[in-house]
Amino acid sequence: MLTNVEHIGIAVKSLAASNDLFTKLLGGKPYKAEAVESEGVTTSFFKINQTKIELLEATRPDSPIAKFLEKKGEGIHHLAFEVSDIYAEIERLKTEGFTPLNETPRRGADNKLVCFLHPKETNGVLVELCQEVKE
Ligand SMILES: CC[C@H](C(=O)O)C(=O)SCCNC(=O)CCNC(=O)[C@H](O)C(C)(C)COP(=O)(O)OP(=O)(O)OC[C@H]1O[C@@H](n2cnc3c(N)ncnc32)[C@H](O)[C@@H]1OP(=O)(O)O
Ligand SMILES: [Co+2]
Repeated sequence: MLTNVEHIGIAVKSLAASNDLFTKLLGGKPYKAEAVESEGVTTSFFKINQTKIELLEATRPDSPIAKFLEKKGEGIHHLAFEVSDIYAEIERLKTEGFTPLNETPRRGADNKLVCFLHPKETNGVLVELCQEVKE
């Protein structure tokens, strides 16, 4: 099952500018910066107690973030939920009538396996499932 909100993904034009803004807003610097080539993004993560903010800047014009910024501008891009077994969760959601965008989980940022549900299936909210990768 989905156990908690793992992070809130926010699409931004400039990671540098938004890092400064969120450092002022949250009173602390990001704990990690990480590029995810497969998604055409570079990210930075802030932690507030158990919840994280993931800022995402596009590194390629065909990145989902570039398309989102073009269409909607900066703002909340997705909600990521933590799951303990992403494979089982994909199967469970399929039985509930959802169609995961990627049936095989892929490597995300911050040491996670991830999969996404289309916003059309989830009241307009892009949903990400994240499972911690145990090294
Ligand atoms: C994995 C690394 C990192 C991590 O946490 O580990 C990340 O989070 S990476 C995040 C970036 N990667 C993704 O978002 C992958 C999943 N997203 C997709 O596959 C696409 O973005 C998709 C399928 C959601 C939309 O792609 P499409 O090419 O169809 O874009 P359109 O602009 O044509 O959108 C179609 C339709 O959906 C609406 N839309 C698009 N994105 C969002 C969104 N983030 N939230 C809500 N709605 C969204 C868009 O407005 C269109 O609606 P319409 O009514 O037809 O105008
Ligand atoms: Co994310």
